[in-house]
Formats: sequence, structure tokens, C-alpha cells
Amino acid sequence: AVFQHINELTSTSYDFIIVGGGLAGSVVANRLTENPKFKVLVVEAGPTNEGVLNAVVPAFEVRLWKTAYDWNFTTIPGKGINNRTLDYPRGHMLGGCSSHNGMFYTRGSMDDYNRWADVTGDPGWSWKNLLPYFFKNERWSPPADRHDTHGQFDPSAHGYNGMMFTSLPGNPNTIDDMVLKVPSQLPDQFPFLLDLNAGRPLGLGWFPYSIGNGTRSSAATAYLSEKFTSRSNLYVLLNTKVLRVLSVIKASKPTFDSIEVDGTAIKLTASKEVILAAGPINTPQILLNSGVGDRQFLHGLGIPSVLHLPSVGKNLTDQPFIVVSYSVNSNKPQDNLNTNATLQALALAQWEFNRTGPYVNPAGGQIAWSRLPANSPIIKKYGDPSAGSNTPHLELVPSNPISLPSQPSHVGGMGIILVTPSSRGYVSINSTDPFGKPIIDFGFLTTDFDVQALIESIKLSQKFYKAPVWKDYIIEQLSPLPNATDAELTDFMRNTAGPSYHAVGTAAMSAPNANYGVVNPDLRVKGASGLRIVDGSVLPFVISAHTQAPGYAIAERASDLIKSFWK
Ligand SMILES: Cc1cc2nc3c(=O)[nH]c(=O)nc-3n(C[C@H](O)[C@H](O)[C@H](O)COP(=O)(O)OP(=O)(O)OC[C@H]3O[C@@H](n4cnc5c(N)ncnc54)[C@H](O)[C@@H]3O)c2cc1C
Repeated sequence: AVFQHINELTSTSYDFIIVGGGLAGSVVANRLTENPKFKVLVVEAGPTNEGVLNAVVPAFEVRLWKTAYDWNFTTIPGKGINNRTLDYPRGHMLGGCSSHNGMFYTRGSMDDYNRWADVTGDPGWSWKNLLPYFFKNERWSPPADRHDTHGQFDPSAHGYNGMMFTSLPGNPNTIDDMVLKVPSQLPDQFPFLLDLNAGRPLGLGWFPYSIGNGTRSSAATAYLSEKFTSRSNLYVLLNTKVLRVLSVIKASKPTFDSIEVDGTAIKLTASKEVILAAGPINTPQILLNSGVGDRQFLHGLGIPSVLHLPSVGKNLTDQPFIVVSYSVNSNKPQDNLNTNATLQALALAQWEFNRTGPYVNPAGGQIAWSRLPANSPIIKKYGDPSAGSNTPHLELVPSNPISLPSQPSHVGGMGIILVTPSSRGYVSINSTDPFGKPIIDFGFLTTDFDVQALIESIKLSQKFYKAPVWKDYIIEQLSPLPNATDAELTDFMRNTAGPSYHAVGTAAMSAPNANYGVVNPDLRVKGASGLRIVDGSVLPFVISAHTQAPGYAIAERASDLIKSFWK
């Protein structure tokens, strides 16, 4: 059942308590309660996703930012980005970020997973062994407009019986045909790639969204719909913030068995495990508030140390994002959608009528993923942070033209992500107050590799728009200026780079005998009992893609690990 307030709970003791009903927490809650013997409580700080139109209409995702459905984080001034602070939205509702993300559904490269298996010594995290878990998550479905998708994906790379809908873009974008001509005109830089999720994402192709029947599919809609929350062993408590995880010492180890929540002295207990799934920003914050982290640091703040784990909150990774913009010739009505209220009303009416039209696409239809060449002087000089030769360094997403009141013509261009950054940051706290805002610094552009690779990406995007197909479309490059020097491009990036919202790594997995890391490959916290972490914070490296698909695979596998541990 779903409860709005802690006073509604009829019991304070459970087998498992899951902290955070976000992407991973929803999956684990669903899978654990497949076993009727497990009594599971999910505690989610935010409200329900149900009935929230902006979490349903794919194109409305950004309308949830800076609302009560968002944690509204802000980073501290970043050294590599000219001391700018950045807004950092995170989903504050059932489904977590999966209820308000961009819905790109990308797995990354097989190398990403194989490196992770190597580093942790657990082959279960390899590409081959995780594939069944991707399939358990994915239910491939027709696009909203039911267009013929032949030649737009590889059927063997997808799951058809999983929990969450995925589909190719469901409404034509005005630049689709031009983008798709680039591979034949510039085959060396941008070869056509049939499927970006088949393990070797190098080239240009269509990408899927977590959308089914023209609506957002999220961890909440897929794993915590009424069909599942009506299970008699599943309890979902909303609007309740967890402040700390609590332990007792057993056999000289901290054994976690309960949680402290906002606004009540009631302690909720877990006889088997507390599972932290609060996401890569909040999970380390809760750990630090609970005395799990670097002992000396916590001592300095006046927090009694429960478990000395210096890696908590370290290794924060996200991928820097920049935009190269152009003025473009565009005369399609759809390109005025962002400013024309009549078109917007029509688009919403169409969506409401039969879940089709421009509002079924949150963004573009294709991605070009590219790798710096093996003989690149950047790699020679600074090393290669990627996981291997199947792995892209750069993601280029050609963007649909929009009309801007400040510009006489439409504006289009390229969103660029450095998917394999070598910069790292941290999440921390600066007081004993569990309600305090976390300190967040991504360390963006603090390594030479990142700066140089992004300079390269701008040049690559310029090559992209040199393909003959763009001749009548591109008017001029607006920003950065087309003839900018490398020094000017560096300034441009430091002044404009933002996040991709793909935070990971702050409670990283490592081999059981490693002298760093927060969890073992089975996701149990090192040196403790009764505490597991299942969310994006356990990723040791960011995947060379967007992070929701790996999040689902982690949570699906974690559920099996937990089930077999308690068999
Ligand atoms: C704006 C945005 C756009 C994105 N776009 C994409 C995309 O297009 N494609 C993609 O693949 N990925 C995207 N992502 C990333 C992806 O959504 C995340 O990687 C993924 O959701 C992380 O899952 P998680 O389980 O680690 O955390 P979350 O999904 O963030 O779940 C954490 C949950 O814990 C809850 N919580 C936190 N603290 C507490 C507490 N103290 N007490 C109780 N509950 C708590 C939160 O409210 C939340 O529900 C995007 C993310 C954002 C923010």
C-alpha cells in the first residue's frame, strides 16, 4: 500500500527498508516483494508521481525542475568553470530522477562493464552477464507514431518482455533526414550505426527513449504501479525524509538495523537489511550524517564515527555538457513550437487525444558517438580515461531548431557531452544538521584531458555541419565564434559548460580487498552488516552514455544478489 504520512503506518518493523523510492529503489522494492515472505518498506522523501502531467508528457520534463518535485541542488563554485555555481536538479518524487529525466535510454559500451567487472573482480558486472538484466528492464515497443522502424535498430539487442517501455522517437524531427545523410557524406567521422545499445556505440544512429505509447515510462510507472503497491508485503511511505541510518555493534561490526526519519521519534527497523537507494548525492550525505565516512573529517564536524570509510562522497563524476549553436534556415511550423502558444495548445490537444505529436519527443532523434583516434596527441599526452576501444569519448546530439526572440533566424546546433571525463569531484557536508544542503563539486574541467577533448569535440561538430547536406540550412556559427582559437574555446567552455545530470560514483564499488571504495561487488557496505547501497553511487566509473539504463541493470542484479543472500 502507499502511505502519505508516517502516522498511517501500521507497523514499525520490516525485513528490508529501502531508503529512496527512486530509480533503483523502485526496482528493488518490486523485485524483493516478489517473495511474499519479505516485508518491505520504501521511504521516499518526495510525493507520488501519479497525476503529475509534467512527469507524463515526455516534452514537459524541464517543467518539473525548480518545483517541489526537485531537490533543487546547487553546486559550489567550480575552479575549472570560472567559479560558476550550477543548478543541479534531482527528482524528488516517486521514481526519483526517472520521473523527471530526459528519457534517453543508452547502455554505454561493453568495455565500460568489462572494466568494472575487472576492477571489482566480479564477472557478474561484465557486459555479457548484465545483458539479461538489461532485458529484464526493457520492454521494446513501437514508437508513438507507429512509423516503420526497420533499419533503425537491431532487434537482437533489445528486451521485449521487461518492465519498462522503451521506443524510438515517436514524431519526426525537422532535421532527421539531414542528420541521416551525414553518414554517407562523412563516413570516416560519422559512420552509420544500426544500434547504439549493442555494446559498441561508435557512429551515428537512432536512439531509444524510456517512453511507451507516447508517455514517460519510469521506475515508478513500471515497477511501483498499483498492480505492485497493492502487494500485501510492500509498504511505500511518501513525503518522508530519512535523516540517518542507525546501527548497533555486533561481533565488533556496526550492524545497521534501523533508520531515523524527519519529524518523528519513531524508529523504523529492518531485521534483514537497510538498503540505501537515495541516489549519488543524497546517499553519501546520509552516510556522512550517520557517521559513515572519513573518521577524521567527521570528528572535525563533531559527528561520532561509526565506520571509517574515507571514500564516501569522493569520486563524484558527471559529464560536462556544452552547446555549439548556429543560426539556421528553418520554415517548419514545428520549429516555432517553443514560442508559439497556439502551436503549444494544438500539440497538447493532440497528445491528449491519442498520445502522438511533437510532445512525445523530449529531444532529438539521433546521437553521434565518437572516439578520439588512437594516435590522438591528447591521449598520448594525458592518457585515455575511456574503458577501451569500443568506447566513445564524445557524444554529439544534433538539436532541433528553435525560435528565440533575441535572434532573427532560428537557432540550432549541437549538444556535446564528454562522456569519459577524467575530472572528479565530491559530495560532502559541512555541519551536523541532517537537513543541511550537501556540498557538491563536480570538478568539471579540472583536467587537461577534459579541456582538450572538449576543444576537439567542437572541431568535430564543425566538421559535422560541413557535410554538404547542411549547405542550405546552416547560416552561421553563433557560439563559440567559428574562428575561435583554442584559448578562446577554452574560455568559452569554462564560461558555459554545464552538467549532464549523470552523477555517479560517490559510494563506489571496489574489490573486497581494495583499500578504497565503499561497497563490495555484492553492494554490501565494507566493514558493516545489514547495509547495502543500490543506486548510481556504486558505479566506480561513469558509463560512456546516459546513466539510467545502467542504473536499472544494477538494481535488477542487486535484487537477485539480495534474494539469494537471504534464501
Ligand atoms: C534532469 C535530469 C535528466 C536526466 N536525463 C537522463 C536521460 O535522458 N537518460 C538517462 O539515462 N539518464 C538521465 N538522467 C540520470 C538518471 O535519471 C539517473 O542516473 C538515475 O535516475 C539515478 O538513479 P538512482 O536510483 O541512483 O537515483 P534517483 O533516481 O535520484 O533516486 C533517488 C531517490 O531517493 C530519494 N531520496 C533522496 N534522499 C532521500 C532521503 N533522505 N529520504 C528519503 N528519500 C530520499 C529521492 O527523492 C529519489 O526519489 C537524468 C537525471 C536528471 C536529474
